[in-house]
Amino acid sequence: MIQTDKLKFTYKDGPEFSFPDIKVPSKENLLITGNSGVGKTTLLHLLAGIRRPVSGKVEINDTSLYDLKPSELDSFRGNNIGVVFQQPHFVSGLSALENIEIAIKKGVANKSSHINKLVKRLGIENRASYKTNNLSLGEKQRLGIARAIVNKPQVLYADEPTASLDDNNASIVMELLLEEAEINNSQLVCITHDQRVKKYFKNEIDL
Ligand SMILES: Nc1ncnc2c1ncn2[C@@H]1O[C@H](COP(=O)(O)OP(=O)(O)OP(=O)(O)O)[C@@H](O)[C@H]1O
Repeated sequence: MIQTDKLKFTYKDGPEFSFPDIKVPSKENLLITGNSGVGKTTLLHLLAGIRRPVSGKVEINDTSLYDLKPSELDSFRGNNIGVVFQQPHFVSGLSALENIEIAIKKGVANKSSHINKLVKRLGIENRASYKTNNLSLGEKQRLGIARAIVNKPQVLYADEPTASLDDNNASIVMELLLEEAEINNSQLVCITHDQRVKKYFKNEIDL
């Protein structure tokens, strides 16, 4: 369950936002749409615990993110939230595989077999040893998805995952995200202004 209450955010010397309340029951996904500059990425950062709101609440299952201490929030985020960024950044000195390995949480059993299965599902097993600078855009995006889901997060956020993709690749990425969310039992929240993405979601909020 993802729930927000009277979320407000203000950038220093920038715009102020009051976001509509959100309530998405467990096992359901959500699409957040809206024109450029309306605050979609800002809202995603609040929902993911990346930026602290001026006021209001974000609850993921029974945890109220901003009632946690900063260190507790960091660890909650690491264990329960995955984010696929619009432009993913990787540690460029490391291989694709190593970038996933450094994201995996401590104490997971059979780490390498878990990661190997994941890269296979995402079709990047032949690129696992490549340095990330040598990956294509589509491969980087799939690596970004792999890194976001390696810890089977309760919630998976995706920021404009189909931006600049042609129709074919846009459907491949959307189907991959939905499939992975289902396999991991994660709720998928996708932010977009891409009309092609609408058909994949039952719940939508237009900012
Ligand atoms: N760090 C910042 N400081 C000040 N203003 C900012 C900052 N980041 C974003 N903004 C402004 O806040 C507004 C909302 O930005 P945001 O990125 O959330 O919009 P968006 O709906 O995701 O846009 P897009 O679809 O173009 O990515 C924009 O007007 C932007 O210029």
